[in-house]
Amino acid sequence: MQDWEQRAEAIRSGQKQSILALLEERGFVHQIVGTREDLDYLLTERRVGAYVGVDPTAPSLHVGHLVPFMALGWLFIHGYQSTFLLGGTTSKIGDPTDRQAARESKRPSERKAALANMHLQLKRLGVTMEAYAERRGYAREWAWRRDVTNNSTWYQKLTLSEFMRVLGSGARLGPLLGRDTVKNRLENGTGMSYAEFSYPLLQAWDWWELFRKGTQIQIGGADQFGNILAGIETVKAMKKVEPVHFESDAAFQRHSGQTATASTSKTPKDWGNINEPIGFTVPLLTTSAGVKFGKTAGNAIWLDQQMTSTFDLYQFFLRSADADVEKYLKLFTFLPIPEIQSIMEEHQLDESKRVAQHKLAVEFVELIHGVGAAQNAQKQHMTMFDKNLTVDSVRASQLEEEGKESRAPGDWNVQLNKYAKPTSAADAPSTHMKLPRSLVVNQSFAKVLWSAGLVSSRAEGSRLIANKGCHIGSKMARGATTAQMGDYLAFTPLTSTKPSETGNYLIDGDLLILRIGKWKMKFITVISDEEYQQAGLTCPGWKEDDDAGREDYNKQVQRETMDFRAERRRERLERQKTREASAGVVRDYQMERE
Ligand SMILES: N[C@@H](Cc1ccc(O)cc1)C(=O)O
Repeated sequence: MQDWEQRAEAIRSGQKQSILALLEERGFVHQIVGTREDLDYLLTERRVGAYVGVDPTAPSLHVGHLVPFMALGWLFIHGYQSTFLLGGTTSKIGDPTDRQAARESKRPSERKAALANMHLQLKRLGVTMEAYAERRGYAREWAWRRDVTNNSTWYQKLTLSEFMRVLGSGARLGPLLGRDTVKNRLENGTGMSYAEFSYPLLQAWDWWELFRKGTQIQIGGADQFGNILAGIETVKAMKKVEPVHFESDAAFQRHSGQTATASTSKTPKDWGNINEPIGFTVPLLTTSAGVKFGKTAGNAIWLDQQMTSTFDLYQFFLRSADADVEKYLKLFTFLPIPEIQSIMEEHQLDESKRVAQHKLAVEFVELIHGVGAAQNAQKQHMTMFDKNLTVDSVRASQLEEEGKESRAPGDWNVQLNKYAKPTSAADAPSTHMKLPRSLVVNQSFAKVLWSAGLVSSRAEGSRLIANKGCHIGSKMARGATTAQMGDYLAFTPLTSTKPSETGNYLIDGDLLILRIGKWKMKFITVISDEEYQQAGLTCPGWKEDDDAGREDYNKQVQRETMDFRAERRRERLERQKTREASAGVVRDYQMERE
């Protein structure tokens, strides 16, 4: 508490940058829901809590989630209690903000898989983020407190009458009806369910639960402005029904009666909003090319290692445009601004070296998957895009990749529901992969590209080849002696070939190396169909698996239908019993009268 006072005083007197100024400098603050003054003041005077919520509507977190999370991370490492909230209950409704129609509801097994996976990811993120911050010089102190909370914890206990008493009486209909999403839906005729309409109120209730324990700040994506605003209004109304007393910190004591201490430059009337909820949104990132950040060719970049390998995560950042990289360094790393500036200076000396992108990539992988994974991904990239790439080094990295698979049977990653998994290899871009021989030999290259997940259709594959967009690696003689010959790889544009020739491109009969554009590589080991099947692998064009999958799915649907029928039967019986019982009561009653 002492430290806090000292720090606050340093900020007040202008000797130290306020945490809000830091967040602004790094590009985290899009809109403040409230006034800047109130937010700055609250963050300076009080060790408040802050939270960010996510609904598990996808099987995994993706890089886009990291913007609000990093804002929260900065607060965390400065001693503010930070909460990652998982919307176990809110995700059943689905946030209607900016949506033209309700989300399709997910099958329960799918929803649970996503929930469990995200829960683990959030816990893990807390750990890796903390470790990363410590390595960047933020010494861990007692005040670092973080939490992952699922909002189902309270919705399982909350009664409707309690909800109506505390929230229902004060929440106003006007602002809710005035929201763009609601107006649009009502005007364009698609309408809106009562559950969707209530979504912001549930989000407000979440805040209420956390608010009472000191979480006065909510952070959200750019689209969350309306929900945060509704939250502020609703929490304020709830406070009237049920007064909240925060732990008696200095600011609170001063506020509640006592005058400000002499060292304070503020006058007591400025304490006005110190006990109110307030929030801000972070920007929605688009790349300089106008694509929503975190998507490539329609696919999200996931934080789940099984869905996006560390190599590909690294590569995603390595590909960022020169125009974006500084912005990303500020948002996605804990590197101090002066260091970022010197990285940028070095970068500008020769942009083709991608100094800044490599730094960004290695820091990000470290943040998410830890330091070992980051170094590994970097090393792999250095070798792979090296002009002196050899077949041996490819084989070595291939082996390493396999070792990893068998060593880590997903400690952190729960087994994802089959249908929550990416639907095609293209959704899970991995550089190293295996394909069954029957899908390579005597197949057109366009189809091989499709099976390898490099294109989303065969037609796209043909176009790519016609445009000379696909290169194929082959051994090249470089040295003067025969011993040196044939080891280095050279890439030549693939021209359309007959399917019967595809097999000729295999290096040593089992390795196919493809490169799309400048950065996208695939190292494909071709194995026998039996082996492929036994390993339980799948890819576009692998029929057996599709059939097996469909069967599973049909069985599941059948089971659920049966459950549903059983439920109906139970209900029918129940109704019948009630009818009989009430008939009995009526009979008794009549008998009594007679
Ligand atoms: N509505 C938020 C997620 C969220 C859920 C619950 C909360 O309490 C807060 C935020 C979103 O869609 O991004």
